[in-house]
Amino acid sequence: MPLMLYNTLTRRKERFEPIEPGKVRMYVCGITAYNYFHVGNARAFVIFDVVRRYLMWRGYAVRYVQNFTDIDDKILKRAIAENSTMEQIAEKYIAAYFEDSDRLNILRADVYPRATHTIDGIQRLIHELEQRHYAYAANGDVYYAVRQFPEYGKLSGRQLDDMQAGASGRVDVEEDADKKKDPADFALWKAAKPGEPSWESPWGAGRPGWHIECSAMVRDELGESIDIHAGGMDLTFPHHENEIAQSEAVTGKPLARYWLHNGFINMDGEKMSKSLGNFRLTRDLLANYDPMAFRLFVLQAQYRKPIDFTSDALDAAENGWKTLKEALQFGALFVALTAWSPEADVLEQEAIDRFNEAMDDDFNTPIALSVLFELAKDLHRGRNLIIHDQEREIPVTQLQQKWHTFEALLKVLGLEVKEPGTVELPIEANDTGTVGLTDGEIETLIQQRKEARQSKNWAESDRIRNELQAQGITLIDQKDGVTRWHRG
Ligand SMILES: Nc1ncnc2c1ncn2[C@@H]1O[C@H](COP(=O)(O)OP(=O)(O)OP(=O)(O)O)[C@@H](O)[C@H]1O
Ligand SMILES: [Zn+2]
Repeated sequence: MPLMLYNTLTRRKERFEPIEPGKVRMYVCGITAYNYFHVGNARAFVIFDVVRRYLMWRGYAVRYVQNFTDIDDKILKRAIAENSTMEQIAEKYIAAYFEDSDRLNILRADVYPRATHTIDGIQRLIHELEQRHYAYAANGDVYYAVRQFPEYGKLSGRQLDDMQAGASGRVDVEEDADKKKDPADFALWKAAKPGEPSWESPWGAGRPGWHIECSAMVRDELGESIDIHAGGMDLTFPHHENEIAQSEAVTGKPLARYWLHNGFINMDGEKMSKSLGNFRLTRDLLANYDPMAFRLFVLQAQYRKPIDFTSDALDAAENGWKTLKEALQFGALFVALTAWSPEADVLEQEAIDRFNEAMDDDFNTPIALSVLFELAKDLHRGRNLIIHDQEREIPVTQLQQKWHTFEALLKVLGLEVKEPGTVELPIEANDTGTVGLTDGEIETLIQQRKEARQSKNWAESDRIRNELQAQGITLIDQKDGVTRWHRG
């Protein structure tokens, strides 16, 4: 089945076909650097990280660009509140972005362009818009004349006549109203205000509007037409609508083939947002929850559906991750049990097909996860057979294969155990070709430990237990004095 994805532009699921075969150019609107990012923002970054990873898994070379808005009214306001400068505020929250997103195992973008580093590209674009009569200057500001662009509204499905520039709390302030020819026009360039950072330009000193930066950054980093442009649903209007108007008016080409928008994380039925104040910072959440549990929480819903932010749902995700993580760690047990056979590297095609089928259907991660939970269940069962029943007839190679498949698919969703030492036990192949200690060697060590205990040499007894533990061998001292052991 081909990859089908829902395109906001056409309002239907479409077959994914990149402009250049085998290559994907993808742009995601990033943070405005004036605060730590909240879990709603994190959903967008996690989900598009998964889209990217899945495209890579399907063999595409993905070039991934995500911007930082480092000049904005909100940043300036924050700088005043923190008695700092715009640059310092942006630097601080960009550094924090990397800390938090690294913990969430979000792959780093190929480039992180910033508005303040793209001033040339922005001015060039505004100049071209002006030449083509899509833009007009007014008292040091420059506005986009939306009525000049007949397709305005095609992404959001809004009609120009009943449009309110309402989304994202980024409505141009009243003082601009008398400079605009039409209330729906939006600012491309804003005249400098006293004490605010500004750049020289043909229209006087000033700074760029929000929407133009993304149009310029896409063009500078990825070219005139890209494959995927993504962000949260609130960005559909006005931000992405305006990006289309700016870019397509100049290039005459579609800015992006596919427009992907994620649903919100809601708090009590309302969009979590910085402006509304009903948010939970990702870094605060990660003080109590495993970052992978949060990824799981996000992936348990299809990415366009809303998610309610509740502690019950997070606790359930934490439990779910525990199950997956344990199954992942059994890999060490299967390695210890017998040498890794070459067949184990062959992935289990049936599970992969079901996983791919789910992901090909507009990234249906809940179904994809159900495949992973089934694999985890099989791995748990296999492990119990080995440990409790000392069962030797179980198909170890098959379990190894399952584990290998499981690990590979988890990675496609960015679910990985990051702390060192928790996945792989330090087990080395010995000269008999098996891995780790042989049964005979283990029995000998257990006998030595028994003797140490009998002569009350507890230090030696503990040393032997620890040595075995380091090899992945667990000892169980039974009431009858017999010591049983198992690997793992
Ligand atoms: N509650 C949410 N759920 C899912 N995605 C969100 C949510 N809030 C914001 N996003 C997305 O996060 C990304 C960063 O957005 P941005 O920095 O503008 O944050 P914001 O919280 O929406 O700001 P504000 O609340 O001030 O409007 C965007 O793609 C945006 O659509
Ligand atoms: Zn953008």
